[in-house]
Amino acid sequence: MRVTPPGSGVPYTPVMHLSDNLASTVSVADWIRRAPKAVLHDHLDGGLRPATIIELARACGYTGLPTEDPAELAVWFRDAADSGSLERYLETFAHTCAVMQTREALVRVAAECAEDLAADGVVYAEVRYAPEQHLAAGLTLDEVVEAVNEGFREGERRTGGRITVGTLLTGMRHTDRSLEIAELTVAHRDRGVCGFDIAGGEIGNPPSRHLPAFQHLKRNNCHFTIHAGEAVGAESIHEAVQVCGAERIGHGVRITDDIAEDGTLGHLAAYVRDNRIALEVCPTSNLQTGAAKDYGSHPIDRLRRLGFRVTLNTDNRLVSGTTMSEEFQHMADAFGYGPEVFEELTVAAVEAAFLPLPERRRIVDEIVRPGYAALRSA
Ligand SMILES: O=c1[nH]cnc2c1ncn2[C@H]1C[C@H](O)[C@@H](CO)O1
Ligand SMILES: [Zn+2]
Repeated sequence: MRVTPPGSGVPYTPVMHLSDNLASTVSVADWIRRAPKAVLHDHLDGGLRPATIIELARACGYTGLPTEDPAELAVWFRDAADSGSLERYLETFAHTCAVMQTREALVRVAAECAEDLAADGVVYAEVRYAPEQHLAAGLTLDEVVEAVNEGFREGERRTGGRITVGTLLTGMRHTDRSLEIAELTVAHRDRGVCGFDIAGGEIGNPPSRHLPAFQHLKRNNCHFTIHAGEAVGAESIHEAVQVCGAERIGHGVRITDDIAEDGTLGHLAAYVRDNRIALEVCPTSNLQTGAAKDYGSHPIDRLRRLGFRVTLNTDNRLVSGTTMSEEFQHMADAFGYGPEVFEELTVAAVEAAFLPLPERRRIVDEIVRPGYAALRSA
């Protein structure tokens, strides 16, 4: 059976043999890869192809890479990031940002990002990056945004329109350019940019430091999310939601600080759940930074069962050595999730997307629901 999402002109080919009881690892991996997915939390500078990093490093004369073998480089990133600390996890981005300083490099990395996500079955993606980290070779902030947008449009074309990609512009918590990046977001909205984010080391850099940026976004009716509750507990989420006004939370897993063992929610947790504030959960990244111990004890399942609007994400495909399919697989292994739960998580992600409501509905009704229905009936 082939489902053609109206408007895209591209046939969506679902898996033909679905094992609902997850009996066979091979068929499970196969249907997971083909299942339509949406990712809201994926960093452009955390997801480069290793071979591309090496080629770009040669082209720009960057000599700091730990190895010039693509397979070894992939392992190096994952191992270096597997440190138990967010600060050390973030150190690895010096290498990727070093090779993302020219227009050509940014176009290429963005185009490949769209291709890689689409090959993994992602139909909708919001990819974030910090424009201020790509100015070293003389690009302006506007030129950075234009280059990344050009790359994503090129990547969408190469995939025949199988994926739609929007971007989030990230302000870094430890610098003082967040208002400028918020202004950049407003200036480029509706032209490839769909929102704003704050990222970087959480300890010592509360989101309230960037209040002028959030106020500017609010005044201009612009969407934003904030990384919070990853390295710092519920107080960081409280600031992000109640002081800054975040619509979604990057990670947010430490909301469990405000949930009693018997499942009773504190006032903050209840507010987040009851207002349907989406949590952009990234299990593998959380294991690396020490925000969770292992997949089996990761709070995602508990939060989902308690009714939180939970979404599943990659965070950094290269740095965390993952893909959306692998995150699905980890959840299938840890919690026995099958197509019903993955459909729920995917719909939750599209519903929380920084897209106009009719567009969200179109993706859910014409791509996600038919894709999963076809998986089930195959
Ligand atoms: O999970 C994260 N938490 C905080 N900051 C992060 C995370 N993943 C990536 N970053 C940082 C490093 C990147 O250079 C920056 C922009 O994508 O965002
Ligand atoms: Zn992140």
